[in-house]
Formats: sequence, structure tokens, C-alpha cells
Amino acid sequence: MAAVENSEERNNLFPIFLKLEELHTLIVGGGNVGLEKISGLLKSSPAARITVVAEKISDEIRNLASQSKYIFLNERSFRIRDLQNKDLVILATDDKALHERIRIQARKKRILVNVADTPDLCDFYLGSVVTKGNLKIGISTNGKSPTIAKRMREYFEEVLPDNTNQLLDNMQKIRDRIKGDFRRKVDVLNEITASWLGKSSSD
Ligand SMILES: C[C@@]1(CC(=O)O)c2cc3[nH]c(cc4nc(cc5[nH]c(cc(n2)[C@H]1CCC(=O)O)[C@@](C)(CC(=O)O)[C@@H]5CCC(=O)O)C(CC(=O)O)=C4CCC(=O)O)c(CCC(=O)O)c3CC(=O)O
Ligand SMILES: NC(=O)C1=CN([C@@H]2O[C@H](COP(=O)(O)OP(=O)(O)OC[C@H]3O[C@@H](n4cnc5c(N)ncnc54)[C@H](O)[C@@H]3O)[C@@H](O)[C@H]2O)C=CC1
Repeated sequence: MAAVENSEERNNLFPIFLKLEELHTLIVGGGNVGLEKISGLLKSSPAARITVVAEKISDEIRNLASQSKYIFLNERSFRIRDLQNKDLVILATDDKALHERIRIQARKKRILVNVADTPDLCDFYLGSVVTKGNLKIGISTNGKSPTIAKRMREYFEEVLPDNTNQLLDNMQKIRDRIKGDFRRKVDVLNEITASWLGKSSSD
């Protein structure tokens, strides 16, 4: 009798691309991990609105904050009212019990939470991010290996041609110029990109 195989594991996370200038992100913890998370946010969204609360805020974080008028620093212990008017929360302290307490309060307010070193407590993960002009690719290994996510980013950064952004600019111009109904527009755009990956024009 044929053995029943386990169904393949897969990544069920849903990626979205957030406008962090329009949202307000709270980061609790101002050490190395806090620094990594802030740097990650700023790399994609240089004008991200971020409030950092930490008993001790590192010089590196102070330096980053001095380059943006949208980063607010509060060097003190976390208070529940820090959650007010926040959309996302990233927890990066060395106090796991504190993380669990903050998570409960944040969930009550329907604020999405990331706990840097505790995947089970996360509503969302940060991913590795490849940016070429207007193109952005988010990468997740489902928490299996952040190192591989990082290597994948490096790989795509290297293989994506430098004229990728020009391609997008050209396509936007063509897209704006095509007249006619929606169906015709889709047909034309498929037709002119058909040679990509050897696809047929109807793909
Ligand atoms: C689940 C997740 C939750 C989250 O943090 O959001 C998570 C969790 C954990 N990370 C850990 C460790 C490391 N994280 C990195 C790096 C990154 N980690 C990132 C994301 C994520 N990390 C989320 C899943 C993403 C996915 O789905 O793939 C990246 C992609 C984005 C970012 O952080 O901005 C960024 C690369 C950015 C880039 O360069 O492109 C490195 C490598 C390095 O620093 O060089 C190491 C050390 C080596 C290693 O462990 O692989 C540990 C163990 C801690 C411990 O040992 O105690 C945990 C906890 C655990 O796994 O239990
Ligand atoms: N540094 C690293 O690369 C890694 C760290 N970790 C873990 O992640 C956690 C954080 O690491 P680091 O950033 O290196 O630690 P850290 O000690 O440099 O920073 C901890 C931060 O949390 C703040 N903090 C603590 N209690 C607070 C409170 N009640 N309110 C406000 N702020 C508070 C501290 O003031 C400090 O800014 C640790 O538990 C560590 O074991 C895990 C993997 C790698």
C-alpha cells in the first residue's frame, strides 16, 4: 500500500508593501536588535515615522535619528500609553516577559506586533528586501533561515539588471498611452512583454 506522504510545507505569509510614512511604528528597545530593525525600516522607507522607546538608546540609533525629522526618541521604560496612535509595534528588548505583556495589550488595540527574536509572538515578520529603483522584492523563508533570506537578497541585487528601473519607466509611459478598453490594454501590454521568459502573449 502506498504510504501517505506529508503534504509539502509552504510559506503562508501574505506580503504587503506598507507606506511607513503614513503609519506610525513603535520600536521598544534601543540596542543592537533595535538598531537592526530601525535600519531595515529606513532602508526601504527613509521617511518612515518611528518612535523609539528604550531605557538605554544606543549612539548608533541616536545617529540615525539625527538624520531624520520623523524619528522620535524616548529614553525611558515602556509605558502602555506608548501604544496610543501606533499602527505597528516592533519589540526588541532583552525582556521576554515584557514582550509578552506588550503583545497582549497591542493585540487588544489591533496593533500588529513583531517580536524580533520570538516568531511565535509575531503577527508579521520583516523580510529581506531587494530594491532596484521602483522595483521591490520582499523575501521570506517563513522564519526558517534569515541568513538564506539575506543571501537571496544579495543574489537578486546582483542578477537584476541595472536598467530594471528604465524598463518600468518605459512600461509606464506605454501603459499611460494605450487607449481603448481595459481588455485591449491588457492584450497590448501582454503582447509587448511576451518575449520575457519565453511566455506566450496570452500568459
Ligand atoms: C522570524 C523573523 C522575525 C523578525 O525578526 O521579523 C526572524 C527571527 C530571527 N532572526 C534570528 C537571527 C538572525 N536574523 C538575521 C537577519 C535578518 N532577520 C530577518 C527577519 C526575520 N528574523 C524574520 C523571518 C524572516 C524570514 O521569514 O525569512 C531579516 C530578513 C529582516 C530584518 O530583520 O530586517 C534580516 C536579514 C536582512 C537582510 O540582510 O536582508 C540574521 C543574519 C544576520 O544578521 O546577518 C540572524 C543570525 C543568523 C541566523 O539565525 O540565520 C533569530 C535567532 C536569534 C537567536 O539566535 O537568538 C530569530 C528568532 C528565531 O528564529 O527563533
Ligand atoms: N544582538 C544580537 O544580534 C541578538 C540579540 N538577540 C536577543 O535579542 C534581545 C535584544 O538584543 P540586543 O538588542 O542586543 O540587547 P541590548 O541589551 O543591546 O538592548 C536591549 C534594549 O532593551 C531596552 N529595554 C529593556 N527593558 C526595557 C523596558 N522595560 N522599557 C524600554 N526599554 C527596555 C534596553 O534599554 C536596551 O535598549 C536579547 O534578548 C538578545 O538575547 C538575539 C539574537 C541576536
